[in-house]
Amino acid sequence: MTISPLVDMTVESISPLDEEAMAAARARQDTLTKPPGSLGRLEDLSIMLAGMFGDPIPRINRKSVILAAGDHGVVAEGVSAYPQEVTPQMVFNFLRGGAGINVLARQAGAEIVILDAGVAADLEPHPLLRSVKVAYGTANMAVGPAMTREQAIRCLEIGIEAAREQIGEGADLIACGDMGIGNTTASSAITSVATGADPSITTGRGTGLDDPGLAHKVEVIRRAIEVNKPDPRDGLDVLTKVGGLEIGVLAGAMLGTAASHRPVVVDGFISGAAALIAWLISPTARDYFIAAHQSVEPGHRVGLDAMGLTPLLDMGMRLGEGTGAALAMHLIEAAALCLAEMATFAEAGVSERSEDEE
Ligand SMILES: O=C(O)c1ccc[n+]([C@@H]2O[C@H](COP(=O)([O-])O)[C@@H](O)[C@H]2O)c1
Ligand SMILES: Cc1cc2nc[nH]c2cc1C
Repeated sequence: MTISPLVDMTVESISPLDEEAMAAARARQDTLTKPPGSLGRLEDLSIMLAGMFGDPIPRINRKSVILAAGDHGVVAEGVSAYPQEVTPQMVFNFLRGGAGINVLARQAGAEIVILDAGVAADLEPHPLLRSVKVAYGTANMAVGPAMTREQAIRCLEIGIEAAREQIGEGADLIACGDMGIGNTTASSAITSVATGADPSITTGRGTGLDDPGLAHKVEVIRRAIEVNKPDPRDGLDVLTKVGGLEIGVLAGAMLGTAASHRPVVVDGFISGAAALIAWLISPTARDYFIAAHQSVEPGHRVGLDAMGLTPLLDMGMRLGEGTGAALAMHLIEAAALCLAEMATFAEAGVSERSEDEE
């Protein structure tokens, strides 16, 4: 399917993991000073990283969080516990360095790239803010498509460009984060369409809806899918009809990172929905996704299961912003460092497993 020259070119450059690099990394793991397999999932992760980088000893130098903000017209239906003005207010908090992601990215040594993909208000210019506003929020998906096909393509392109720029500047681990009041409604709709799961299974409380609020949200999502009839095989159509501007940018960033043979750290439910869009557009891109954590939102697991991804952490988190991804960066870096820096049995003069203990 052709989307646009940039998206098509990006999708065409996404290749499967490098099997040779993975075999070399696997072999090296078995020479390191530990019983084989004793570093568990850290070993598996290091081998995946080798496959992504196309390097038996991948090194992570710089890290970036691509944090995209956007508003959602569907908030007119009363689907969030918070008012829409929280989206620009939190963007200011990101710019001042006081949000959860600022703290966790600082701790992880990751840079944050803040993009206004579609906040409904005009934001004051700021040196740290990228104003790439595709629209002043999406339209209400409960009555018609969230955006135009052209807007959805523009979002993908902005994300691809942001990822390419970060990787061009030396980043080799990209995390995705989101901010957008109402975006769990879009994410549940995407997850239901992409996986076929009923909205009652993919919908949660978001920022904190009560029981009647949750029941109403499920009905709004049902209506959005019924009205728009997105084609589940067409990621661009799903993004256009029931997606979000920040979700489109994140899906683009995921495609752009995969095309550059670097890992994408997928944060929580909203990033997971963006990953579903990227996966529908390019099934191979999935090989470059690392699921950071298991969000409290019930639809998150449904989406990750469909893609065959197992999250690294389960911390009971549901903040978004890339916070779970920033935490997972520590583990991903640990995996790469163990593979690169542990001594081998030969180097350290440590005896290998006894022959007769088979
Ligand atoms: O990442 C998650 O798993 C997650 C789960 C629930 C809520 N959020 C955040 O909360 C906001 C959306 O919640 P809501 O209730 O307004 O749809 C948005 O800014 C998200 O980053 C994030
Ligand atoms: C305060 C607040 C911070 C957030 N960060 C991401 N989503 C959010 C939603 C709210 C309401």
